[in-house]
Amino acid sequence: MKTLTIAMHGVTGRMGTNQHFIRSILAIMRQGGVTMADGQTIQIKPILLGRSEAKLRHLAETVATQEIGAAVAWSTDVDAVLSDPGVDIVFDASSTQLRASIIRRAIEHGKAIYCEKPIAVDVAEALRLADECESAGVKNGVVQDKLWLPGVRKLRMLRDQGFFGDILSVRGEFGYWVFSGDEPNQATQRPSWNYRREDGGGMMIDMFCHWQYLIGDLFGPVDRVLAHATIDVPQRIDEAGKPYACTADDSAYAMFVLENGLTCQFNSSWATRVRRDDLLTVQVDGTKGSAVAGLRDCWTQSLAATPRPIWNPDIPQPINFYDGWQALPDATQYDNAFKIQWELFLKHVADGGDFPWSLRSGAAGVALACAGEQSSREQRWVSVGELGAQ
Ligand SMILES: NC(=O)C1=CN([C@@H]2O[C@H](COP(=O)(O)OP(=O)(O)OC[C@H]3O[C@@H](n4cnc5c(N)ncnc54)[C@H](OP(=O)(O)O)[C@@H]3O)[C@@H](O)[C@H]2O)C=CC1
Ligand SMILES: O=C1CO[C@H](CO)[C@@H](O)[C@@H]1O
Repeated sequence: MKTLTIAMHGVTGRMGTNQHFIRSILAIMRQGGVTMADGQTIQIKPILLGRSEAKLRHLAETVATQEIGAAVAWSTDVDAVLSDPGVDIVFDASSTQLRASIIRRAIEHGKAIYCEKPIAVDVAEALRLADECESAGVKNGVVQDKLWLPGVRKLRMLRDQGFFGDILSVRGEFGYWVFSGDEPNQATQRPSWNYRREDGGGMMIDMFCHWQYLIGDLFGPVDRVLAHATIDVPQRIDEAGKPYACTADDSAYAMFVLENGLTCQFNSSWATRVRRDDLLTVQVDGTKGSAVAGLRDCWTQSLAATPRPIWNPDIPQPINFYDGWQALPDATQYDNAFKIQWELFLKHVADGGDFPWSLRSGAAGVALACAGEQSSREQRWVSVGELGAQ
């Protein structure tokens, strides 16, 4: 048995608490650790880190006790924990702006590093962080959770089985309505920093990082992007109830052309009302069949089941287009996507198991976001190669 001690910074945030601490780390502890290829078990010991004693104490004592029947360690002395020789892994899910400083302090102390995306808001900094990790020889990884969404796993299975024939195009629709905080009795659902560019916010820096690895994994590397981004809601209300000016894009419309010539269009918006199957849907059209994946489900339509519609607005539409799609059954029990990636990272640290989702690959995500921003600013196609991250 091997025990890995994980310093978790940013654990008091939305992602840190829910996806990483409760649904990944505590869930792994509850299941008794992670089993490695040689049959040994990796046990984990988290130390929660942050600036708010009250929030940390609540998570480490109340929440952990509810979930696993015991409290875990916590501290507000970030430097002391990061330099503690007993700590094996430093994890960061704090605000994007703090990421580089936490990563660098972890490198200095020779820790393995795992962190949320984006790793930085500009490519040069993202590449420097990847370089520094590699020169120091520390194991490193970035969260790329969408790869393990059940809907995405089903799409991957269809691709591997040759269901699509030749893939002709891909269309992603992402987003939902985020209340501005101004509407009576409707609190906003997302932290205000997301709508301030100066605080690391913005649709492209948030979501293009995901689109980069998702498209790369399923369909091939992106060659170039044409994007147009807008600030749809110019003023929102912050956590203190004060109005603030929105300086970050909350919608981004993009075409990605891949190195293999395939076109993927992705619409991403915090100012849209959902009338589709899920908050993210990815439609793949191929010569032999099409599929639409949501977060969990995936629907297919084969060539043989494809309807033959006739354009006639003078009569009610005779075809219910949803009827021609078939939901795929679950092929397995789908665990939480963040937890699956955590288990792979723990194995990578413990026994060198494969982990290609490094800071270098996180930098490629930042590069696509920056290419999108540049395309929108300059109103032109931007090749990802221009940013030097691929
Ligand atoms: N993979 C994914 O699907 C997603 C990833 N993310 C990424 O995760 C990160 C966090 O996002 P999210 O959880 O939504 O953000 P939150 O605003 O909910 O959490 C921010 C965290 O950072 C901490 N923090 C903020 N400012 C400071 C500071 N000055 N000093 C110390 N700690 C600070 C907060 O601590 P405190 O509680 O004390 O304020 C909190 O722990 C972002 O980088 C984001 O891009 C976000 C959403 C989804
Ligand atoms: O991946 C993501 C999914 O959606 C979140 C919001 O709901 C985003 O902030 C995030 O980065």
